[in-house]
Amino acid sequence: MNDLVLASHNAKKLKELQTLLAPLGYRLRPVSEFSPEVPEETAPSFIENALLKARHAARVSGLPAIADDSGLEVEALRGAPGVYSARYAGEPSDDAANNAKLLQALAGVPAARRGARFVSALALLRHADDPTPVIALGYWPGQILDATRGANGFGYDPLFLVPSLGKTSAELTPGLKNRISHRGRAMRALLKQLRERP
Ligand SMILES: O=c1nc[nH]c2c1ncn2[C@H]1C[C@H](O)[C@@H](COP(=O)(O)OP(=O)(O)OP(=O)(O)O)O1
Ligand SMILES: [Mg+2]
Repeated sequence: MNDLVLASHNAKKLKELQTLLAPLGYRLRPVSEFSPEVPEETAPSFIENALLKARHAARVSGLPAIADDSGLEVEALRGAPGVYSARYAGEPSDDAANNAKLLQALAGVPAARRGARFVSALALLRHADDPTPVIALGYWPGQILDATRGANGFGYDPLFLVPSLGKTSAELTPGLKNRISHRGRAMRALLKQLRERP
């Protein structure tokens, strides 16, 4: 299983996952090589959305496929934007608009009540009808700042403070982000399951 299709149209996400998988000898190919179609992310959970994206990619490619469905859950917003993170400010997805909307939603909320976490759900299917997909979750706790900082990464990275480092996720090198992020953690958990699978 060396060629793996990534069910994502997000180039930054592809880069992160490619870096995580390269040492294991996997080559990640974007689903756009096979089809321009983007399945609607209609499910209420990250896991189900990851599964439906991976299943679609496996179907159009005829190859094993992996998907990440991820998002930001903010305590003061009772878990929003959650599975709606990519389209928080509407469609098409726009990182700057999403960040602006988040700042507005948290206006006046003090630092002590700005806790949040990133969530990543990964789903790996050997083929479109795989009855035993491998699923893994990863979390990354932090805090939402009141202004953006940093230029690395994507999405909500410039607003996401990693308290132990005093830096936003957008101020981290790609290598450090992958070592501690929700996506890095989910990938290590997924690989552990693959190793342990009978
Ligand atoms: O490490 C991250 N750093 C910052 N923001 C992040 C991260 N991880 C997820 N996020 C945000 C971006 C987007 O607003 C949503 C993911 O939405 P999600 O549907 O999984 O990804 P997407 O639409 O960008 O690409 P695709 O579905 O084609 O894989 O959460
Ligand atoms: Mg998406």
